[in-house]
Amino acid sequence: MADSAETRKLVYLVTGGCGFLGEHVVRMLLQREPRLYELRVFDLHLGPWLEELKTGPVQVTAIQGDVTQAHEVAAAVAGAHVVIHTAGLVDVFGRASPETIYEVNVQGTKNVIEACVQTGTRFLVYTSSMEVVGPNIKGHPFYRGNEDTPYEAIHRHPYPCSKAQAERLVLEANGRKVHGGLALVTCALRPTGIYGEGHQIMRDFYHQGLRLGGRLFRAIPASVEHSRVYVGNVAWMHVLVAQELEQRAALMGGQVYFCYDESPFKSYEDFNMEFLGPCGLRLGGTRPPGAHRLGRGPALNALLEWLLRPLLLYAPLLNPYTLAVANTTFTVSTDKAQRHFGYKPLFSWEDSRTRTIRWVQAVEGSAP
Ligand SMILES: NC(=O)c1ccc[n+]([C@@H]2O[C@H](COP(=O)([O-])OP(=O)(O)OC[C@H]3O[C@@H](n4cnc5c(N)ncnc54)[C@H](O)[C@@H]3O)[C@@H](O)[C@H]2O)c1
Ligand SMILES: CC(C)CCC[C@@H](C)[C@H]1CC[C@H]2[C@@H]3[C@H](O)C=C4C[C@@H](O)CC[C@]4(C)[C@H]3CC[C@]12C
Repeated sequence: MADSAETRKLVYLVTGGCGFLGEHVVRMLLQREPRLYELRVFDLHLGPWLEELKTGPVQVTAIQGDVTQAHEVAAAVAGAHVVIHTAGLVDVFGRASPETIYEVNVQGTKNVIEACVQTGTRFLVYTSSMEVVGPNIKGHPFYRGNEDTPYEAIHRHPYPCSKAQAERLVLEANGRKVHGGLALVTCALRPTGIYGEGHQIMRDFYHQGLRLGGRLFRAIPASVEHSRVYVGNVAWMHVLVAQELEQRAALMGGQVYFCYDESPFKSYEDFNMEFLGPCGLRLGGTRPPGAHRLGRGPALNALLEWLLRPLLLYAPLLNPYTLAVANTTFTVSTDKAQRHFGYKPLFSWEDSRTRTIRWVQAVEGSAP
C-alpha cells in the first residue's frame, strides 16, 4: 500500500484508547488504516506504551481527558473524521457506584454524540456489549442467537442498563445533522466476553491458580456455554466498520453487530483453561456439591470450608450478578457483519489461542 502524504488524510479519535480493547484498536488502526494521518488517543489514564508509537508515519496525539467533561470531549473530537468510542466503565463487581457507571457510560456517550454534532464529525462507532441483550435477570438461555433473535432484554444491574441506554442514544443519533449540514452515521458493536493479550480477569485467574499450587476449582457447570471473542478480532471489526461506514452508510447506519469469531463455545472456566492449561494450571473437580448434599458429622465444618473454598477464593469476582451471567448460556451465531461489511476474523482460533497463551506465559511471575 502506498504511504504518501496524499493517501494519509484521515483523523481518527479513539476514546478509551489505553484500555484493554482500546489499545488493540489503536495498534490495529496503525497497521490496517493506510489513510490515517493523525490518530488521537483519548483516555483518563494514558499508557507509557503510546510513546513508542510516536516515531512512525502517523501523528499519534495522546490526550488525557475525561468523557464526562463535555468541553474536553468536544476539543478532542473537533476536526476528527471518525470517532471510535470504546471508553467505558466496565464494572460488574460493585467497585464503582451506579451513579458513576451512568455518568461515564451514558453521559460520556451523550458528550461524544453532541461533540460530533457540534464539530461536524460524521462517523461514530460505539463499543456496546452483548450485555445489552443478556443474559437477562430471568436467566433465560440465549442459544446460537443473532441480532434478530427475540429475547427479553431485562436488566437491573447498572452496567448492562447503562450500556443499553448508551447504545440506544448512539443508534438514535444516526441521521442527525452535524455542523456543516451532513448526516451523522453511527453504528454499535456488541462484543461478547473479550479475551486476549491484556485481559485482566484472565491474569487474575492465572495468579489465583499459581497461589493454589497450580489448581483452579470448577465453580460453574461445564454444560453452560459462553461466546468469547479474541480482542484482535474485536479491534479488527471496529477498524473495518470505521472504514466502511462512509461507503455503506445507508446499510450500516443505525445498525448493531455482535462481535464474533471462530472461538469455540465453552463454559467460562473451560474456555479459560484453553490458555491456562498450557501454562501449567489444572481445573479440578466437577461442580462443587451444594451444602444440602452433605451429611452430618464431626468433620462437617471442615468439609464445608473445603468445599466452599473455590467460591471463597473467587470472592472478589463473585456476586449474584456475575454468578448469574457465568451460569447462563449465552452464545452468538451470526454472519451479519460479514454480509454488511465483509468482516472475516483476521485471527483464526489457533492464532488467537497461541497469542493469548504466549501472553499468559509472559505474565508468569509478574505481580498480580
Ligand atoms: N472486556 C469485555 O469483555 C467487554 C465485552 C463487551 C464490551 N466491552 C466494552 O468495551 C469497551 C472497552 O472495555 P475494556 O474491556 O477494554 O475495558 P477497560 O477498562 O480496559 O478500558 C476502558 C478504558 O476507558 C477508560 N475510561 C474509563 N472512564 C473514562 C472516562 N471517564 N474518560 C475517559 N476514559 C475513560 C479507561 O481508563 C480505560 O482505559 C467498554 O465500553 C466495554 O463496555 C468490553
Ligand atoms: C464462577 C467463577 C469461577 C467465574 C466468574 C466469572 C465471571 C466473573 C465472568 C463470567 C462471564 C463474564 C462476563 C462476560 O464474559 C461478558 C461481559 C460483557 C462485557 O461487556 C463486560 C464484562 C462481562 C460482564 C464479563 C465479566 C466477568 C464475567 C461475569
